[in-house]
Amino acid sequence: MKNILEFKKFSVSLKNNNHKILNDIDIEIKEKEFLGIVGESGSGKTTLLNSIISFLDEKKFILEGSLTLFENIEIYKMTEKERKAICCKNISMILQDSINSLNPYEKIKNQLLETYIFHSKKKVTNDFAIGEIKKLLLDVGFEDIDRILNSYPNELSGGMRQRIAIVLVLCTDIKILLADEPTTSLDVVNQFKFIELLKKISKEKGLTLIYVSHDIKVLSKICERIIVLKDGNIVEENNTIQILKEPKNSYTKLLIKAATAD
Ligand SMILES: Nc1ncnc2c1ncn2[C@@H]1O[C@H](COP(=O)(O)OP(=O)(O)OP(=O)(O)O)[C@@H](O)[C@H]1O
Repeated sequence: MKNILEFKKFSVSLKNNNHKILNDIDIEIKEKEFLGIVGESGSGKTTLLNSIISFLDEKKFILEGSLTLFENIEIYKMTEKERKAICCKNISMILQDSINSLNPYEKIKNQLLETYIFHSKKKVTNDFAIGEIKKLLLDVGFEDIDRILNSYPNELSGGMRQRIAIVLVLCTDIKILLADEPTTSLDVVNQFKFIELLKKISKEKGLTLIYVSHDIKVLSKICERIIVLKDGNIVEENNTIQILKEPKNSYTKLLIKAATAD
């Protein structure tokens, strides 16, 4: 398998006070891999995802080392416009609550339609696209499709919005999906359903999934490999079975203990 992403000695610091948020990160991520990143609050997980999706503003951060996409595209060697265009087509992110990524003033129908048409390889009519979107909504378990399409994001429950986030991914031709604690706002039943759906969709679409959580137990249900981040440093990395069975680092042991305490 090819490396879809490669961090080499990648560091991120704040320009105003030199505070290092990520320190000398080396990670190779294979195509179609499901990778988990675990660490406590403030360990740098979101910054790692933001660096992949090009959200880091170079006016605010100092970036060192390299981050390479598809083995030959060095993301931060491109202009901001070039890298945003590449990332838009290839990478997507699901957040804790998709209310923050959906436009509050647009009906779900228009948001799905816009994404479907932007990513469509051939020219399609709105009617065709809506037909396809309706099938995708059925695929993720929605029943009252017309009501969903005519709703604004705040008219849906948190669990429904997370499923809409998955439909948005299905409307695209992206290769890498980033998930930043996407089940935090959900109850236990919806967490379980969401994780199962995300796994199924990611497998079927052949996506590379990078899933961030402070809970190693959640990651163990999804990911083949886990990286442990502490204060911006990788302290341990191993396949999921091994890391749970024989954690080497004391911080990893603590995370496992905390996750399995109840
Ligand atoms: N835009 C920013 N400006 C200033 N400091 C920042 C910025 N982004 C991140 N940081 C700092 O970088 C560190 C890591 O933050 P980050 O959000 O990446 O951690 P995290 O592991 O995702 O935390 P959480 O689980 O709470 O979301 C924190 O100390 C945070 O305050």
